[in-house]
Amino acid sequence: MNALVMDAGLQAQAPTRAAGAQMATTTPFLDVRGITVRFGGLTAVNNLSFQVAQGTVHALIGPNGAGKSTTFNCISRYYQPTEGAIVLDGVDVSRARPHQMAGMGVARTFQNLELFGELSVYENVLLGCHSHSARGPRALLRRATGETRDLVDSLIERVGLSHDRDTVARELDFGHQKLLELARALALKPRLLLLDEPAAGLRNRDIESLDHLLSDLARRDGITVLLVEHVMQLVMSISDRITVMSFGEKIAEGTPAEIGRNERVIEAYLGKGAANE
Ligand SMILES: Nc1ncnc2c1ncn2[C@@H]1O[C@H](COP(=O)(O)OP(=O)(O)OP(=O)(O)O)[C@@H](O)[C@H]1O
Repeated sequence: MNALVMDAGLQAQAPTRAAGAQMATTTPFLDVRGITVRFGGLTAVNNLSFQVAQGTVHALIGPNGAGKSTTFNCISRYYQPTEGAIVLDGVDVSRARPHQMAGMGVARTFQNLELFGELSVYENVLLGCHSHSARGPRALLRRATGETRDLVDSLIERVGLSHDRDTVARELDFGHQKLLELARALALKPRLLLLDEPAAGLRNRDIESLDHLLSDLARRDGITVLLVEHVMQLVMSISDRITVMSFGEKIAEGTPAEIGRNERVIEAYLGKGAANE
């Protein structure tokens, strides 16, 4: 393997994780079919297709500006693709509104956080429960049921924030705010979890915990996880499959081992000729 690839952290760490190999025989949980997104004269995503099997971890990677967040925004319905379709568990959701996606079991986190800074960790997660509670957000904050409170505490514990349960969100560092966003997304009891750079700002120890948590969510809870991530150590360790984008197009797809030795991927990250050095 190319030494530069090792430097970039693109080496596969878990070649035995080949759950993605089941893809061909099962109906995909998420089916992105030939989506194109244009912003004026710029084609941010060009005829992109990929499929994600239920209960697997799938990563979307690529250099800056490759079109990853735009793709995410299409799947969570914040952007409308110019062409193509998005099919979730066999249902075409290409025309669904963003708020309808939560009801269909899709939760997401954002590259730039969207938390209630003045509210505590506990309150932020509690508010994440409102889509599956008959009570409105204000009523929920005032008088959550014992069951809801237990759920919130278990989620806070699961992401490792128990010691900060009553800390106001804006006082957490960026990495821990991202974990809080993850807990809040889990409060929706999602079937599909879309994570935009979940490891950004996390220290190595926290990245290891996140690695275990995401693997557990997929393999134990059956949640389908799609993540955009630049921390290759995490991507290579937890992903069943990886889709690589560059300049809006898919340039490679495969297991971490396949991606780690793919010459187009090496070139996209490190420049032409790097694969042969
Ligand atoms: N709302 C927008 N209006 C115009 N251009 C946009 C918009 N959003 C994204 N772009 C452009 O589309 C292209 C793809 O951007 P996108 O944010 O999807 O890439 P990315 O792979 O997520 O990058 P990064 O890793 O830096 O977050 C870029 O050239 C970006 O400048």
